[in-house]
Amino acid sequence: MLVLDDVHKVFGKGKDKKVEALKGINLKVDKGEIFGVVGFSGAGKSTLIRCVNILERPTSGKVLINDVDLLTLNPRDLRKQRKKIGMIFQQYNLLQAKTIFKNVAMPLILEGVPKDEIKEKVTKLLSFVGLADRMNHYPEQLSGGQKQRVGIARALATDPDILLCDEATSALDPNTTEAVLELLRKVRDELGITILMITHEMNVIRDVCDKVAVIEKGTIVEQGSVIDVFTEPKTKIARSFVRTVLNQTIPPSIKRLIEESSQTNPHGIYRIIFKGASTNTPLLSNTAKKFSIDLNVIHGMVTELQGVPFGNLLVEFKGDREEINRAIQYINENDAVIKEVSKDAI
Ligand SMILES: Nc1ncnc2c1ncn2[C@@H]1O[C@H](COP(=O)(O)OP(=O)(O)OP(=O)(O)O)[C@@H](O)[C@H]1O
Repeated sequence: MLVLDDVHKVFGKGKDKKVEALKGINLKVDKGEIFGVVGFSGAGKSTLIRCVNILERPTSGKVLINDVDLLTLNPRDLRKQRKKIGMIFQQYNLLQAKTIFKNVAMPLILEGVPKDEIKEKVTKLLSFVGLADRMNHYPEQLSGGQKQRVGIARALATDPDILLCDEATSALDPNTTEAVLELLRKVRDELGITILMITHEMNVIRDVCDKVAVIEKGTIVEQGSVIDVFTEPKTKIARSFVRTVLNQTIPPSIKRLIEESSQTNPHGIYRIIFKGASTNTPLLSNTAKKFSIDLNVIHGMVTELQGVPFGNLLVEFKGDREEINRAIQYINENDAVIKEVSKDAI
């Protein structure tokens, strides 16, 4: 388990030069979980991940791995603990003049592991990442996705408990990204390794993470399960990230309708979110039958999040106010989330 407790990082000194990159980060990543941290450029993501393996020493706070605070350790014990943390990078950081085999073997060679053990281990790791037939090739002979697989194999060489991924798929095309994310799921599921990843791509969070935290200006502004944050983002920044992948961008004509509606329409436009079981019930048609109101679906989509069906619709409600209120209560009681859409929330 990885815990960051009130982690601060200040770069530079003096009033004008001081940059507070992290302002009290609290995170808990459970064993065998993939936890994603998403944020815009400059939000503090790289600093955060570098503070986990003390590539960057936090100014204050605690970095606990399986209850051991890395900041209290002497250099020798810290080196030992850091072996439990593997890291992969956006630009792979492979040694160009060494073969794939040597790249993966490097952490073991540095540890003085016997040659036959290294051979067995590296062969196993290259087979795990699907590159058994490439061990004598050089990095330049591989595609980006294959290089990242080598990076993953190398990170796994020291049997880490935790794998840190620094924008691991940002340099890859969508198909290759999907294959690398599939491999990370395999790392979690078959090896039980805890994964902390930072990214600016919300599709990566949607496709592979169990939990997500949104970082803005050095502060975690929202965190929770991917399903919860995607279905009910609470902050403006989380909403904007979610919209980048759930195609919730509201077309201008609908925006105008919402704006007009909030000024003039006494009935209202509502966002209804269905998740899990509620996507399988004909809730809207039941509601229209049960209450004397008209429902007009004006925008929306139905998709899947981590294998769970998820729908997000904008629906205009027309009719008597009391009747609309009863319909809203009915929808709420049937496992869907319903909220009036104000022009501020679009
Ligand atoms: N070594 C450093 N010295 C001074 N300031 C730094 C240093 N490293 C980072 N910063 C500052 O800390 C803040 C957070 O930077 P960081 O690189 O962690 O953000 P990021 O979210 O990873 O951004 P990006 O996605 O662009 O890499 C920025 O204002 C950055 O300029």
